[in-house]
Amino acid sequence: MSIIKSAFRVLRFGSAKNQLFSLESKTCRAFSVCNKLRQDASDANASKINFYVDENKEKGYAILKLNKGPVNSLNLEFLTELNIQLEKFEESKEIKGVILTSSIPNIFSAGLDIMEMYQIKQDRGSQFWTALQETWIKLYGSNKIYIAAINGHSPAGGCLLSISCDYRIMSKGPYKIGLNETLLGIKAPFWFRDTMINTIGYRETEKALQLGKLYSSEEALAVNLVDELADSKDLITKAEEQMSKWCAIPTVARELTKSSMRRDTLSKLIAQREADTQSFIEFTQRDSIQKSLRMYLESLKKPKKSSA
Ligand SMILES: CC/C=C\C/C=C\CCCC/C=C/C(=O)SCCNC(=O)CCNC(=O)[C@H](O)C(C)(C)COP(=O)(O)OP(=O)(O)OC[C@H]1O[C@@H](n2cnc3c(N)ncnc32)[C@H](O)[C@@H]1OP(=O)(O)O
Repeated sequence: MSIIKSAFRVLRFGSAKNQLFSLESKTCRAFSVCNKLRQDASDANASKINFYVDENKEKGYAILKLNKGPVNSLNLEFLTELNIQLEKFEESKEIKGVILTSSIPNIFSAGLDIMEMYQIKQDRGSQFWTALQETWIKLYGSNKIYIAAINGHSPAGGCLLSISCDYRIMSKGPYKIGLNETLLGIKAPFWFRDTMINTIGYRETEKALQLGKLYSSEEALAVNLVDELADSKDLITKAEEQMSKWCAIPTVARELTKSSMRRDTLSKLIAQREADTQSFIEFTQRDSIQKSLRMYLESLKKPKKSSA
């Protein structure tokens, strides 16, 4: 059961009952829009493996490895598949926690697929944004323990995935993590911002978001954007050690505590999902935004300087 649902339970007889049920029904409507997409995604991607799941039911946790080459960019189909998997974890009685990592060397996730924002039709844009909202709500609002084992670069949407987890361990190395949206000429959505504030505090977020700062792993540790660094070869072992520690905490007390810390941030988006999607569509259709995205895409496609 997700944090949102348990919040409804805890407050069932309280004065917030009507407001929360209205939030829940809005959420359910938005989720049902995705049902057809889910079917399409599972049909279309039956032959592709965009992530691996390694479940250790004896120990009570799973490892989810993102595997969508070349850079684990998040497009509609990938997000839809991920949402189905996150739901499976949430419903599992055996799985208490999930280690989220990537099978692609040096890349955790390059964030949102920029092609989902560039010259995109309104329908697709709206489905994409709804799926992304759902991923965040499921991850940030999960009752399970999520530990991010960040094995490489983790900009923008990749950073959002990481900070939606409960604990972050990052590989030592020349990797970057952060919300760099301003460098693409776009503003980080309020729920990206709020998740960042909840992680590193208001002042650091204010600087980081305006500058589009990408932190090195050492810098990320210094501002608590990550909780621990590890040599690449030890990353998963360290994540498993941490998972065992979290799994040993009394479950209901931990879940209620997590829920109480995250409920307000989640409710803010849940109350305005449709308006948030409309803002995304309106914003990304602006000529100035399309121009910025085109320039950014071109800079990504430029031939890389040889290191030799
Ligand atoms: C309600 C809201 C209202 C208003 C808001 C409006 C707008 C919405 C805001 C949305 C917030 C946005 C969040 C995002 O996540 S945007 C994406 C940001 N990501 C990045 O900036 C990362 C870009 N990528 C990189 O920096 C590097 O690729 C990376 C990850 C360091 C890896 O480097 P390297 O190993 O050298 O790999 P390449 O750069 O050669 O990349 C390989 C290949 O992948 C393509 N690619 C990379 N990143 C992306 C991406 N994010 N989307 C799509 N494609 C990507 C790259 O172009 C290369 O392609 P090629 O064809 O040349 O092989």
